[in-house]
Amino acid sequence: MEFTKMHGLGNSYIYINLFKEHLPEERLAETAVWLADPNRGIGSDGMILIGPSTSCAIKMRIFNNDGSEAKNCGNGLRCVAKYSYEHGLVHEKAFSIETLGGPVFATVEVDEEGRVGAVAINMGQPRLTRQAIPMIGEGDKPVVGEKLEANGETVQVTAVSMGNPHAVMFVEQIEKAPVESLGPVIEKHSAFPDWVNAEWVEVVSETELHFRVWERGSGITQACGTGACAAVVASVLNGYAKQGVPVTVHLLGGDLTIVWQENGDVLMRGPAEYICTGNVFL
Ligand SMILES: N[C@@H](CCC[C@H](N)C(=O)O)C(=O)O
Repeated sequence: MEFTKMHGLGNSYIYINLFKEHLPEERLAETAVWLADPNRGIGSDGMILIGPSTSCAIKMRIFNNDGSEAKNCGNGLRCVAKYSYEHGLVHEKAFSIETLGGPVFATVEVDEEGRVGAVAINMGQPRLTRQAIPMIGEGDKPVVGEKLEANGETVQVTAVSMGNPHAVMFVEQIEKAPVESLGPVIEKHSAFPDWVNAEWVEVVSETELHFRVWERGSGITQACGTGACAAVVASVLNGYAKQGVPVTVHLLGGDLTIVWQENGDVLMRGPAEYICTGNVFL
């Protein structure tokens, strides 16, 4: 089976082009786990399928490195957009991508040689009700700074769905964020029936954030695009940033520019890169 390994700010996935390759549905989870294994597979944060869509120009499916399927992936979307444009799966510079979390819209920035540099994705509107996250509890107001007990500590979470669930916590110093110790506890906290991506954010200013993540199903990664979008939305909800004003988010793997637009859509812009292509024996 032919594969392409790509990354967005160091968040790497094995991409399979379903216009060329066939993967049986019942083998998707185990294939994702195997491909992600650095010793027996290729090594990655998971697997992404690029295939035909009946409602959009292209479809993305994302599997974490534990084999679980997620509904969205920001860094993956930028890579899918670059791959699709450069491999002639789409012919326009602006096109829609179907995800299990809903449609999103990509715009690729193309150089004179036809190569895609940065990609902007309109991720749509964040979903903020408990039902949409999902998160247990009453009411349909956004969950902003709600106290949660984790490992004998009290943390304050702001919950945001970007198609997939995020619990954002603010810290004074990003270097002291307890990503490794609390990440797995928050991820599987009983407040989140589908589990959750856990993110820590240090606010530098209204236009600058530091960000660290423990991803649901993959653990610590260099970057999380949907998480960075959730961090900007959470910053606005907590009064640290302004709607309509772009924010630079510093992730371990590099920077993203994100704006929660006045019309409610979240726009993310950043790079997408190839690592290698090859064949694996299924
Ligand atoms: N790395 C991704 C998110 C991948 C899915 C996530 N771990 C989940 O389970 O929801 C991104 O860039 O958004």
